[in-house]
Amino acid sequence: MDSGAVEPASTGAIWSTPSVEPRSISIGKQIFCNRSLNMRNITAVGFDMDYTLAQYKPETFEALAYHGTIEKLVKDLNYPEELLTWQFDWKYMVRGLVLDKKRGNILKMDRHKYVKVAYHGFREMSKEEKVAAYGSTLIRDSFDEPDYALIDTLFSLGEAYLFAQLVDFMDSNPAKVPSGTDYAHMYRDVRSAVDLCHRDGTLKRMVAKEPSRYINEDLAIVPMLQMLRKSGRSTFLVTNSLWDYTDVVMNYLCGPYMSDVSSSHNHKWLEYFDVVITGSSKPSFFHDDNRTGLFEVEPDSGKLLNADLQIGSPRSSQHQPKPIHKVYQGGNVGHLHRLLSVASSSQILYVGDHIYGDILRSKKVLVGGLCW
Ligand SMILES: Nc1nc2c(ncn2[C@@H]2O[C@H](COP(=O)(O)O)[C@@H](O)[C@H]2O)c(=O)[nH]1
Ligand SMILES: [Mg+2]
Repeated sequence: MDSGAVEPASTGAIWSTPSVEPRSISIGKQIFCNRSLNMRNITAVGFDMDYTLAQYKPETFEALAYHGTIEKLVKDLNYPEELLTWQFDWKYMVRGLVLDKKRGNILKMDRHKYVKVAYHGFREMSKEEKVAAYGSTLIRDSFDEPDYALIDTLFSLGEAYLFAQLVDFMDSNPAKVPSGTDYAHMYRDVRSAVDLCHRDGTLKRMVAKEPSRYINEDLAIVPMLQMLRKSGRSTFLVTNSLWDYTDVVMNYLCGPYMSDVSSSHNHKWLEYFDVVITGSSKPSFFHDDNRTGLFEVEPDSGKLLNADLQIGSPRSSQHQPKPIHKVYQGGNVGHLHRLLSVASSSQILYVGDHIYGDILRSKKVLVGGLCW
């Protein structure tokens, strides 16, 4: 990093728990479990797309988000041009960390919310500093929004790293940041610049041009979907990404199994799913009180048609055949039930990468019945 920001002391291992013994099974084959599930009750299995079916390569994808964010900070929010020379170490941050926006700190806590490790920017805080900021074992903060941000998705690794760099940069160059800026203000700027990168096509345009550069190929996806369908279960996709991007990513992931890979618009991957819902606005999609309208997406043109009437009311739906169209935008869990002809969320297994972003209303409220 060629800037006023302090070079991180070391990477990766800081936040990780050292393993007691070397693991002989690769991480991709290990199964972690916190509840039991009888698959006999499951009639439909659904997937999130980004970071679930589509495993992005952090060294390219998160780096793209990191550099796109810096460009926006410099061009739109008056941060100094020297930020453009900063580098991203994609191995440094890990999920589970918490950002203290006001103090400019990055925290690792245990499950009792005791702060075990704390860094101010990239400098490790002493025990005394930690106790002064976060109290002793008896008094604990809740470490929730709005003062704290949980790094709970792989999408946030770049913004956490950039926040730490900016904290160091501001400490050593207070005159170089826009006047009136404090740590929390910098966090807000980073967050809104990241958000814009996701919304304005900065990331998605680049991924669409060259998916193999940003997404890991996974030859196990199609056989897994085929196996589920052969077992008599329905399969579905519910993603917050919109149709055009979903089509690019899924074409790439299912591509090696398609006969006509030369056409990026054959939509053949749709044959592995009964229902595809894009632009789903999870987690509210899964909340019973969500009344968002459902649109049908015309795959070739991307045109939206009102779909609510075509799939019928909940009462009449049991007697209606499943609709032949399968790509939708918006809607809610009630629409999903009708499209899949399932009576209850307890028959649905949904596989996602982000429990708060995918199904939880808050840290405390789980969507009724859904297996995750
Ligand atoms: N507007 C924002 N979009 C974001 C952000 N972080 C991720 N994303 C987008 O969400 C979906 C996730 O899709 P899913 O398949 O996991 O449901 C994807 O399109 C991301 O680009 C953000 O900070 N702001
Ligand atoms: Mg996801």
